[in-house]
Amino acid sequence: MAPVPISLIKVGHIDDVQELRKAKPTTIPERFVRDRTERPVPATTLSQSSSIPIIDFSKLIKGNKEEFHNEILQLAAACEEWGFFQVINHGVDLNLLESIDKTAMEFFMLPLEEKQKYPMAPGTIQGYGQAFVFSEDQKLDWCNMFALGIEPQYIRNPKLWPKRPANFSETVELYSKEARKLCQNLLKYIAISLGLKGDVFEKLFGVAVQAIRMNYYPPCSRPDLVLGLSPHSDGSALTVLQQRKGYSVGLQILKDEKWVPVQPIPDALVINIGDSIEVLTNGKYKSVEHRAVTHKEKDRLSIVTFYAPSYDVEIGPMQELVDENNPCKYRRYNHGEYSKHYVTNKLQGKRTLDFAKTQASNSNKESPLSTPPWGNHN
Ligand SMILES: COC(=O)C(/C=C/C1=C(C)CCCC1(C)C)=C/O[C@H]1C=C(C)C(=O)O1
Ligand SMILES: O=C(O)CCC(=O)C(=O)O
Ligand SMILES: [Fe+2]
Repeated sequence: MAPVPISLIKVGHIDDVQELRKAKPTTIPERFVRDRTERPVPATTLSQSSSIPIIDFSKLIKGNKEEFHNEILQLAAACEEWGFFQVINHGVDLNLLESIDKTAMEFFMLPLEEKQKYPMAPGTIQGYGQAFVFSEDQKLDWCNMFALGIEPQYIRNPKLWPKRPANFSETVELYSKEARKLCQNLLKYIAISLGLKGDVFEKLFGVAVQAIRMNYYPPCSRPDLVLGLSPHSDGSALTVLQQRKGYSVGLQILKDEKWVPVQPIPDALVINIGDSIEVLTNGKYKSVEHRAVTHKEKDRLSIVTFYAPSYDVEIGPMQELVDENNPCKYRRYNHGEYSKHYVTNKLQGKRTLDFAKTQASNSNKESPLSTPPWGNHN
C-alpha cells in the first residue's frame, strides 16, 4: 500500500473537552456519544468481588529468601491471571510523584492558547490534543492528552516541551529517570518469575524506548454516554501508571468479560504488561484490555510511562516458552514496525495485536502512514 501523507488525514474539528466542560452544553456533542454496546455500565453492575493484585517491591529487593520467593510467585500469578498489578514500596520518591502530579495539573489548567503552542498534529502522538484519531466519523474520548517521547533522544521533539509551568521539563526528566529504573527492575523480576535469567529482557531490548503521557479527564455531565479513554491494550512492554488519591476512580480492566475498576491505593503505582511481553512470553503473561471512564462531578489525572524495546529489535516468542503444549502463537517481527502499526490505528481493544499473530488475516499489512512511530519533527 502506498504511504499516505499525514496532511491527507481528515479528522474534522476536535473539541477540547476542558473548554466543552466550561461551556456547559445541554447535550453531549454526538462525536463523544458512544454506541450502546460501548457505553460504561453503572458502577453497581461492575465486578465488585475482585481487585487487582498488590506486589510489595521491598520484598523483592530486600526481603529474606522466603519473602522473595513468595513475592515472585505473586508476581507470576499477577502477570498470568491479571496482566495488571499495583506495586507498593516501589522506591520512587513520593515527593516526585507529588511534583509530577502538580506540574501536570498546572499544565492542563493553563489557557487553551498556551497549551495549543504544543499541538498534537493529526495522525501523530506527541504534544497536546487527542491521539489515535484518524477519521471524521471516529468517536472521541472525553480526555485531553499531553504526550512526549523521552528515550532515546532521537524520538524527542524539543518544540513540544512546554515552557510553562517553569519546572515542567525538569520534573518530567527526574520522574522519567525514576520510572525507567523501576521498569528495568520490574522486568528483571518478571524474567525471574518466568524461570529465566534476570537480564534477559534488558539484553533483548537494546536502548529501550520510553514515552510519557498525561491524561486529564474533566468531569462529564453524562458519564454514562462517553468514555474517558477507548478500550485498548498498551503497545509497550511494560506500563507504569500513576493515579493519585483524591481524584475519581476511572481505570477499568477487562477480566473474564467484566470490567473491573482499579481502586487507587495511596502512593502505589499501577503496572501493566504490554503487547511486547505478551508476544515474548508466547501469551503466558497477558497485555490486558483496559479503558478509562469519567465522573459527573470529579476530574481525574493519570500519568503514564510506556517502556518498550528499541525500534530496531526483532521480537517473537522466546524459545524457552514454546513447546508442543504451548505452540508458537506469534510471529517474529521488528518492534519499530509494530510501533508504526500501533500508532497509525485507532485504539481498538486487543485487535492491534493481530499484527503479531501467526494466522491473523490482516497481520502484515503495511502501515498507511509515511512517518516514523515517534512522529515528524520538522
Ligand atoms: C496507548 O499507548 C500509547 O499512547 C503509547 C505511545 C507511545 C509513544 C509516545 C507517546 C510518543 C513517542 C512514541 C511512542 C510510540 C513510544 C504507547 O507506547 C507504546 C506503544 C508502542 C508501540 C510502543 O513502543 O510503546
Ligand atoms: O487514565 C487511565 O487510567 C488509563 C490510561 C491508559 O490506559 C493509557 O494512557 O494508556
Ligand atoms: Fe493504556
